[in-house]
Amino acid sequence: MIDLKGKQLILASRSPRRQELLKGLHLDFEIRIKETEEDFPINMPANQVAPFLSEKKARAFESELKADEVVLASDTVVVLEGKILNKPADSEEAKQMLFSLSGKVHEVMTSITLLSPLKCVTQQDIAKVTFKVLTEEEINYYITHFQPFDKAGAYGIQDWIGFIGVQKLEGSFYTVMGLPVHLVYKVLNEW
Ligand SMILES: Cc1cn([C@H]2C[C@H](O)[C@@H](COP(=O)(O)OP(=O)(O)OP(=O)(O)O)O2)c(=O)[nH]c1=O
Repeated sequence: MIDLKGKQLILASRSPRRQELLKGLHLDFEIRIKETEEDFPINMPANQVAPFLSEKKARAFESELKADEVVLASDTVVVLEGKILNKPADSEEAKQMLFSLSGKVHEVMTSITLLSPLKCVTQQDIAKVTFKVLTEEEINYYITHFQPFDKAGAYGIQDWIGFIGVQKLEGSFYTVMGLPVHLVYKVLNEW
């Protein structure tokens, strides 16, 4: 249970997964979307990118937030051997990404930012995912039947490829899916 003490929570995300996951916290919130350019300094260390972008997404609301409003924004990056895998532009790139993740361990970093007119808190959670060796047939089947294009690293742990491919998960499933709900709960309770 979270007592928002009269504050209005705004989820700044068009991601249906984030909207579903936040509902799981049993809170009232509204969704407000603002276009934010998801670019970051070229030589920024990989583990600073999600916090940078979640804060950028939240700060886009800064000038219009009312005193009783708190905005929640989030960002997820997939990091393989120190390199960031973004959302794939097309099937070819999705295929390359899934081949590169196959049989390896990668990290999923999801950051949340909670911002009100008086306060800004950003926190990141990191999960480690081990994928089995994926066959070309499995990768093609996934890309054909599912929509990997709106997902960092070209996969959804909650989709078919996650069911068959994830051998080991160290950390929160929800962090991989796009919202570390345990962190949202913690930060809001400390608010
Ligand atoms: C790794 C992984 C990512 N994803 C998704 C979560 C995020 O929606 C997306 C990463 O892109 P983000 O840029 O973090 O978020 P977004 O553009 O989808 O949504 P918004 O900025 O409006 O909040 O990848 C999954 O759904 N499952 C997974 O297993």
